[in-house]
Amino acid sequence: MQTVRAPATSANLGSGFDVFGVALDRPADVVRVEKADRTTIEMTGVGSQYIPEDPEKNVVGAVAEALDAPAHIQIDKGVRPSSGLGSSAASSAAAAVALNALYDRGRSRRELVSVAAEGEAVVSGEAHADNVAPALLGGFTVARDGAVTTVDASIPLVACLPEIAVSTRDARAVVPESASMADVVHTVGAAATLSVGMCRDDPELVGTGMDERVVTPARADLITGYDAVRAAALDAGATGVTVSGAGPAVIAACREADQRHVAAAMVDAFAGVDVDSRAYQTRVSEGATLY
Ligand SMILES: Nc1ncnc2c1ncn2[C@@H]1O[C@H](COP(=O)(O)OP(=O)(O)O)[C@@H](O)[C@H]1O
Ligand SMILES: N[C@@H](CCOP(=O)(O)O)C(=O)O
Repeated sequence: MQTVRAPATSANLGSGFDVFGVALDRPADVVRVEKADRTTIEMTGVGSQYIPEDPEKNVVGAVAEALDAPAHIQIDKGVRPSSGLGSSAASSAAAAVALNALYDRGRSRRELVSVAAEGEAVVSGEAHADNVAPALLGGFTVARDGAVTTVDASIPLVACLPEIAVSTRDARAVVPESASMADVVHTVGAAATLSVGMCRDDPELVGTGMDERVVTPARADLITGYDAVRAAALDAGATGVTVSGAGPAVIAACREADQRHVAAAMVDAFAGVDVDSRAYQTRVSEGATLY
């Protein structure tokens, strides 16, 4: 038997649509695997009642197939599905590490990124690596053209998850097909600023670099209360606020000293529009851990 904990992740960070991702220190999924003749899946934990146990429909089924590693797979969900916090990626990454160890496949963490991305294709139709890369490798990750660059950053973050469901598939449908040159230039500047901020562990630069004008406004419209939550977080000291992944979670960068205030302000602002939410006071952290 092998057991792996894989963390929630936040993709995009505004300016890095489909490219940037960070591992969060909480919440996380825990996956246990045992060798079997065919793959079976058992789900427990947050939102597990909504996730299919059929290996054809659960992301870990595709991961087991990609590694030719049939197993009984128990998934204890800590990351709520359809959260914008890389729920499916946490399971995919944990299963990839666990099955690689169980069957002694000898794949490196970097090699497992494309394996875990096969799981993402099951739910979003495309094999995105922007969540599975940080879930496997930890830190801040830049995933493009099949290559991944990582930075071991440690930035305080608040991830506020409202009781609203937004599926990644639906949120991709609202992404505009084109952008003006002015918006492209703005996004490049923001992405570069954010990357420098990660290299320097500077929450001010990271927050400033979250600003993005093309994808984020379209997705913010799917999140009840987004503008009020963003304004409240900035008022409480957040250095930047954006949609986490495809939403509905909203992520704020901040200094350590402001983290509690930012978390409270975001929950209160969602409550102001009659939406219950939960704030995770978290930070950029490690990737999947094999026990
Ligand atoms: N092991 C799994 N964990 C989470 N979601 C899964 C899993 N397997 C399949 N899914 C499906 O994936 C979808 C959630 O994925 P996604 O929208 O990408 O979530 P998130 O935004 O948190 O990353 C749901 O439809 C869920 O049923
Ligand atoms: N780049 C993807 C990331 C989706 O992240 P998730 O946590 O919502 O699954 C996108 O923006 O569609």
